[in-house]
Amino acid sequence: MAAQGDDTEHPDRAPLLRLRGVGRTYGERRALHPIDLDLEAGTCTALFGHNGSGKSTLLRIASGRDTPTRGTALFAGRPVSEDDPEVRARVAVVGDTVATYPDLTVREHLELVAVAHAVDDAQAWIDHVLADRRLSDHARALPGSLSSGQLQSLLLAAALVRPRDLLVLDEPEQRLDPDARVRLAELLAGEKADGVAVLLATHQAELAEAVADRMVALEDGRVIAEGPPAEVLARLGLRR
Ligand SMILES: Nc1ncnc2c1ncn2[C@@H]1O[C@H](COP(=O)(O)OP(=O)(O)OP(=O)(O)O)[C@@H](O)[C@H]1O
Repeated sequence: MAAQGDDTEHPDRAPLLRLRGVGRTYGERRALHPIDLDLEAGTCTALFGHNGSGKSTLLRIASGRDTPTRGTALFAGRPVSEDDPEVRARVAVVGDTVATYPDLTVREHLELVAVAHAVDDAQAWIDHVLADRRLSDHARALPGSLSSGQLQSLLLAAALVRPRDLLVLDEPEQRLDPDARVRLAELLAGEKADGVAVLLATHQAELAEAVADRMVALEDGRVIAEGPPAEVLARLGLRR
């Protein structure tokens, strides 16, 4: 993937996220071949590929939840690690599995996140996020009584209730109905407009087309196409 030029003279232009030669093996199995990726504030890159192509592996490395077995992964010039409080403070992650506390309400989940991140005026902000994700009527519900799409909206809400400079999402469209998918695209466009860098894995070409500046297609852990979404989808034979 093309590096974005020499930023040693312009450190302010350095990408927020910089991966260089990042690869991951599990024993003998190579989940991710060496890859370069730069992500700037206010831009979105979408990873696209079949099951097992390496998208989640790359996202886990980019968010500091996993360590590459080769190469370097930097966030704001420092190694990306979830052990780093600055990374935890600035990188929000929406994973591909729903993990909730069965005895905490929707609002209480968001309060936990807001308190952990010392969010000012948390209750008003939580009200805003609940309304934004169409969860206001479920604020007092326990996770066990939510639909799968509402649980996915709660995952998204938990990322929105906290500060973030980088938002990493693993198939955020899953479990959402068509209306909610449209609102997801609007949400991600709003994140970019607010200067957040967005990195997502998706199986939905329309979502990538709507919000991504770049698309990276993966197959068996290798980049097989990259560029503007329309070009990549055309190269994959998914668009004319
Ligand atoms: N912890 C692990 N141990 C061993 N192999 C793993 C592990 N995690 C991922 N893999 C392997 O790495 C490869 C890439 O997996 P990954 O989860 O990154 O794919 P993906 O593109 O996110 O797939 P999906 O669309 O199904 O979520 C797969 O072959 C998978 O079996």
